[in-house]
Amino acid sequence: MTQTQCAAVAFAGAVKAFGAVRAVDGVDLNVARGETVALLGRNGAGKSTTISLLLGLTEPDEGSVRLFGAPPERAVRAGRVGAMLQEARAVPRVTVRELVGFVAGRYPEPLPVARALALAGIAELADRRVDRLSGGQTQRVRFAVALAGNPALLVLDEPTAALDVAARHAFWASMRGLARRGHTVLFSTHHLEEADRYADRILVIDRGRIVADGTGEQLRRSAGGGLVAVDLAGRATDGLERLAGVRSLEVRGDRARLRTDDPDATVLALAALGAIRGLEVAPASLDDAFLALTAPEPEPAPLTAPATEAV
Ligand SMILES: Nc1ncnc2c1ncn2[C@@H]1O[C@H](COP(=O)(O)OP(=O)(O)OP(=O)(O)O)[C@@H](O)[C@H]1O
Repeated sequence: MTQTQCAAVAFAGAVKAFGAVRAVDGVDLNVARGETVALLGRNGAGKSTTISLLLGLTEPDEGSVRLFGAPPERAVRAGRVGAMLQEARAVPRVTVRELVGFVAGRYPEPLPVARALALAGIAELADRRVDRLSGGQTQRVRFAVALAGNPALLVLDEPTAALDVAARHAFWASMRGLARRGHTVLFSTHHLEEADRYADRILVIDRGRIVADGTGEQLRRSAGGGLVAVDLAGRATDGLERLAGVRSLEVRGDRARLRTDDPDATVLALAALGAIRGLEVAPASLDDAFLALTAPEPEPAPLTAPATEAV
């Protein structure tokens, strides 16, 4: 395969351990050029370590990582990668325009500085000092810095974490434009709805492993089940949690919400009880799918029986 045909990102059996913690534990992954990919995972799942490997900031203990068919350092040095990381320290005394201009100057085919500032929505901050900005403004400066070199691959670690609603919308509008122009984008996030709306593909990482890879729709379908809600109409709730398929029951006022593995079976069981007033059936949400995929391990059983407790 020539370098122009290679995947933008290729991990093969990549492992990175910190002592006993396998932060990245055998990741195989290919991201095609032009894809927008979201990386989801709970705190400590391994997202930032994956991004560090991807950028060549750390070396895998086992396996390999390639960007455009080359080691990450080479792709970074060639100006093919722009990154927005969580912990970038502000440089004292320089202005936003100077900082973005400095970074742009290090790339072979940068964006005009004014364009990078406009895309990041910070044209009006151009002459402000970078060490005197708010958290959200600083985050947008970091976005402008990532864009400055017009890189083929953009890597963004929780890019919208400090942004207000308007800035978030503006950010995603810029991202969409970049994706349309063929840039490859990989971003990590804790906002499932952003992953669903803006990524072509969602990767769920858990304990250093990729446990799901697909569109939001595919993830929702893989979670199966759903939510069945009915009006209680004064009926007692006893036994509802034992109906076919039901995993849990929540009662709010006169309405029962049953989370179920098998909505059809649950609806039939409710019908047999004559309890289908105000029936509503909804598929599993992306939150449900995410929680099912990344369920924490059960607490280990205590070695000795605890003292009897009133329940
Ligand atoms: N430099 C390090 N030294 C020791 N342990 C580390 C180091 N970096 C990461 N870890 C551990 O590796 C695991 C994965 O961490 P990582 O930062 O990749 O997770 P994350 O998915 O980015 O989490 P978050 O959503 O909280 O940012 C965690 O258990 C973390 O404590």
